[in-house]
Amino acid sequence: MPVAPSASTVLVTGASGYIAVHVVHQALKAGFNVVGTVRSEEKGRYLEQLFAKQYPGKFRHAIVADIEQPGGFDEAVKGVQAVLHTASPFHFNSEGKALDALVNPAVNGTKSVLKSIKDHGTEVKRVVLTSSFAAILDPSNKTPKEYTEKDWNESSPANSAKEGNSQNPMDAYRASKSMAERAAWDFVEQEQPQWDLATINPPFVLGPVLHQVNSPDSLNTSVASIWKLIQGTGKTEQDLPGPAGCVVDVRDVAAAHIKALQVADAGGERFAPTIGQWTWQNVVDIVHDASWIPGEYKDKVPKGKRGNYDVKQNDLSGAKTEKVLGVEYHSLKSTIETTVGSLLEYQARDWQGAPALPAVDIDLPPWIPPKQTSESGLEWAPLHTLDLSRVTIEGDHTHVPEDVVRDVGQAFNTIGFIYAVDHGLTYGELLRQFAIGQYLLNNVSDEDKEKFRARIREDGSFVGYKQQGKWQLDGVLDRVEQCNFGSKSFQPSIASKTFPPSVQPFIPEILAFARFNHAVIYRKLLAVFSRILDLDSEFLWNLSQNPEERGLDLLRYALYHKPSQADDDKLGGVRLNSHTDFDSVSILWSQPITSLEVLMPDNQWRLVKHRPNALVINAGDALAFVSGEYIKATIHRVVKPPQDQASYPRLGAFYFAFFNEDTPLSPLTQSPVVQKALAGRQGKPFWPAEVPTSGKWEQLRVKAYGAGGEKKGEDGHTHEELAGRKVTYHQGQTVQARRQAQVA
Ligand SMILES: O=C(O)CCC(=O)C(=O)O
Ligand SMILES: [Fe+2]
Repeated sequence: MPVAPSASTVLVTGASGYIAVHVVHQALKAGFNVVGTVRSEEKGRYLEQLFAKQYPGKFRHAIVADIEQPGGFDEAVKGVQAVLHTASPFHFNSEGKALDALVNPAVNGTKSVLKSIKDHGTEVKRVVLTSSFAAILDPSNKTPKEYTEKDWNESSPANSAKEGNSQNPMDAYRASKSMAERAAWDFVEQEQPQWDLATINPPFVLGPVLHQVNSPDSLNTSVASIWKLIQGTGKTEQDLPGPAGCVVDVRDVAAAHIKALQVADAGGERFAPTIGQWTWQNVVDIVHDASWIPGEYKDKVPKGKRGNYDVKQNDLSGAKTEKVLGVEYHSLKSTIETTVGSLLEYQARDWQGAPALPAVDIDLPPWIPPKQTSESGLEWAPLHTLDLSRVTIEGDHTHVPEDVVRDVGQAFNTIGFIYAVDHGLTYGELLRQFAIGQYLLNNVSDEDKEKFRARIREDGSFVGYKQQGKWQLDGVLDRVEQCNFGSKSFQPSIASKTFPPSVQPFIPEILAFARFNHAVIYRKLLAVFSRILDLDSEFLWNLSQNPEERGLDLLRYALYHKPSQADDDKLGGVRLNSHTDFDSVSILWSQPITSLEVLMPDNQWRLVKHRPNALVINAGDALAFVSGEYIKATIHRVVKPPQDQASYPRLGAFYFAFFNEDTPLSPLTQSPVVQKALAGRQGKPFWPAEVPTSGKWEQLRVKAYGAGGEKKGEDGHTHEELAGRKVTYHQGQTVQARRQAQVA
């Protein structure tokens, strides 16, 4: 019987630390409710935000400002069934104060927490203490020695007793770990509490970072060693073959903590999770082998002489943790790559906010946003910005302030594109989606992309993979690769057949993103559009509900590869032909490569400037039709980026939202705004023949796109007739011409 049944509540002390955040995460994953103690509100809020979306209502924080204060945990331990005690007192600058500043606080702190648990944690069944290899490794032993959990560091505590405050800080640190753990075992023996104890004794811990780090200077020491390495300020050539100790992945340390709660036999035991000894040469080999780590970092990392060195160093056996707790270790490769990946991702976020909480334990290279262009003289489209937090959903009703209706209405009646900000996703969550997109396009084999291809011509559907070269424009084949998820393709029976096995584990995260786009962003935008048409704010939303049953929404991850010079020249730098979107609303997640151009009311192409974590929103045909074209479906295209971005692949994430498939696309004449828009037609029918539904229109447009059915008209643009209406693929001016014109 598990000692702490799932769904019970566990307390994690020091919950904001590097290891502790992973402990909290895995406790939540295992089904526990978690209370985490932290030192400040700010740290508490960070954690609440980190866990809120995946584990709503399952995590809360409690403040314990000073863990050395006797009775400090009296309140926190009430009502919990287990305690994971990871907090340890931390003191800078203990030089000359080894005993007062390091050893005593560690010992007293441990005792006082255990006393709180004994006196007030009446429901607690088990306590798991985060100890350390430092409590096992005895520096007075001859090196090399293979250690196990049976060993104790005896000499550091003995030195502490002899040397007191003058003990050297490294040895004092080891003494503090050894003595604090010893104090815990002694407490259990003497006090006979109602719970039993297990300890986790990891060596050097690396792996992904989840905790709050606001600058590289505040990284914890172990992770900082990898940061320094990739900055060129860490280990040097000479250090590489030398002993580096034993290592373990932070995810495995966390797993050991959780298993130690669940496995009955873990009570009264110590566990040293580790994959054993390593050298810095192993680390640099992994860094240089990782194709996804950018050259600018690799160039700073010493190379040494590749291979394994037989170093005389102490080893630690991780076998007991595998055997008793059933922990399966991550490889050193995974540990190092995820550490580097995290660090590059934190840097991409400017060390602000939080990373996305991964839902699956599969290593994903981070997406590193390309540098923004510094080319001057680009003509940017002057787009209005909508603050989405001002549109509020309360139950069945969405509230749109009047000035939003006015300003957005104006923007969509003229330019047809806007930015939207404050949508509710963090930048970390967005970077995760781009990392998933990058994986879908870079790490899925060509065979799988072909096998799971979208049936564009046959079914008029984009769902699945679209490889390069499926469209042609003036005889030039496209260089755009896509992976598209349809809202209905998320149904498990369909998803399992529509996407490759390697994509399946990510589908829950992709689905959550799709749902957020639909149920929050699209819903708010539809409320704004409804109000612009002077309809009830839920009017258009009512045409769009249950997308997973009746919808046509597409979530697209696309990768634009660089065409050959000859192809680029032939099309004047156009990489995705000018078009209107055929959906209701397009949500483009802003990305840094400057390529999206909008045809402005003055018939000039202007570029959309990147804004990190903003949305670029435009209306598609379906919304234009139902609004009697009061709302504009604006023509746009994708062109060659400026020279300083020429070498980057362009990754994008797009959500194309539709009315339900059976929605007829006839103008909504109950709207006075639509009536007015139609007045100019002097009775000419909007649809000359049968009114297409949303589904029909999508099918016609998808089949026709890039199939070459269009004809050049007298106006110089190409046109094609679909459902009796003329669709224009506007040619406009070429990119080159516009830039030249602008320089002159
Ligand atoms: O790549 C972009 O920025 C826009 C893509 C686009 O317009 C589309 O896929 O409809
Ligand atoms: Fe588009």
